[in-house]
Amino acid sequence: MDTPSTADLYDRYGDVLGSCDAQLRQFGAVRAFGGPAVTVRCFEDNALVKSIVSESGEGRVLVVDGGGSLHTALMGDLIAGAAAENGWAGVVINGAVRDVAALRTLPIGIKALGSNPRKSGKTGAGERDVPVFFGSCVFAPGAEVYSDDDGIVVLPARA
Ligand SMILES: O=C([O-])CC(=O)C(=O)O
Repeated sequence: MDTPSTADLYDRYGDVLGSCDAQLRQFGAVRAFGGPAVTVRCFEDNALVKSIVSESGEGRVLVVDGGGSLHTALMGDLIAGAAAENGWAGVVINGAVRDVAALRTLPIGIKALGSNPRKSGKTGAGERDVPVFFGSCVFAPGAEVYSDDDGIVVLPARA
């Protein structure tokens, strides 16, 4: 099934739909993707991200609130490759990635604020399955998230 465009979704749902103001960039080979959100909040530490993408993605979208930090990369080619292999539709990161040249070749949607080659911590600090908020948008676990070249929108679970 084709992913509906974010603009068509906005025209259909109006302001029931959250639309993320943060100007995240495309990093993956798949430019339009969508699915139910799985959420994680972590700051310059990506052990939780790594563990979540090792699970079966079943077409879901992992939304990572990294607090907007561009100081360390929350995902590189190994984590993104695991996410693609395990059936995640995409990963949206309010933070940085690395291995940008390799990410571009992976069959998964990836949006992030920017890039930095510096590694993140690995302590497992952070919280999973909590509502996260960035770009004037709430991403609740289970909400439908759609992303394409225009932006990222969120349809609340019961809209
Ligand atoms: O190990 C890390 O912190 C992330 C990374 O570079 C990768 O996913 O390849």
